[in-house]
Amino acid sequence: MSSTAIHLSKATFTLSAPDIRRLPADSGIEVAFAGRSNAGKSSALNTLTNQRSLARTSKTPGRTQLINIFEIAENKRLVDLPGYGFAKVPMEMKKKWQKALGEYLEKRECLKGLVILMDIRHPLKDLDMDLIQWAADGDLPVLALLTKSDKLSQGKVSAQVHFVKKELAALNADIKVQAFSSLKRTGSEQADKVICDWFQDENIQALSESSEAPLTEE
Ligand SMILES: Nc1nc2c(ncn2[C@@H]2O[C@H](COP(=O)(O)OP(=O)(O)OP(=O)(O)O)[C@@H](O)[C@H]2O)c(=O)[nH]1
Ligand SMILES: [Mg+2]
Repeated sequence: MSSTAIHLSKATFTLSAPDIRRLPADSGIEVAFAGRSNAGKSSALNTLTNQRSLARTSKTPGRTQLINIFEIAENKRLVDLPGYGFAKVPMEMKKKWQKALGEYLEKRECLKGLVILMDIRHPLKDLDMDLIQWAADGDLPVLALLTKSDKLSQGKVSAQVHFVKKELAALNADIKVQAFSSLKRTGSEQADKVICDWFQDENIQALSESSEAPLTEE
């Protein structure tokens, strides 16, 4: 492996922001975690970074209300986004997070990959499909993690993965599907590889434009 190898375990908390204006400069590469409230976004982040309490998790949906940034290397960040689709929060609050989420997705140029988390027992709800379709339309690569796979038998897990893959194949986009459990660490190696590849892929491009590029000296 080259010296630019990415290790998600290097993640450190950078900041929490209520809207995109408070985020770090829009440069480098971000990989964001999105999904319905309670889908297991923050738990997956902790599992993938091998840090038990990097991102705050909760039994109560709506825990993550801010955009949380974790730096894993210079100008490479993981992003924990507020969940969507949770009905039981006051309308005003909901509007605010959903605005932050929408703005982040629409305006953030450095967003290079989207991890969409769905409870394996209830995947592909309307809002999930809207988000996946939006990413597909914008050629943004997607990793669909079917979370809490420890809650189903192996046979049912395979059936759900098959079902989701089949549904998403119709979109003809760069979408990978993986069963995942934060509890059992199922699928974490595969997810790690996909995410690191996104950082590395872009890394090649980013390097060729940065001052570190070896060939620009006259
Ligand atoms: N059994 C099981 N429970 C899980 C798993 N991942 C998350 N959970 C539980 O699901 C609940 C929600 O997890 P979070 O990671 O906080 O979910 P979130 O998507 O970040 O939720 P919001 O921040 O509210 O949008 C918690 O009670 C977790 O312990 C898993 O792989 N297996
Ligand atoms: Mg969360």
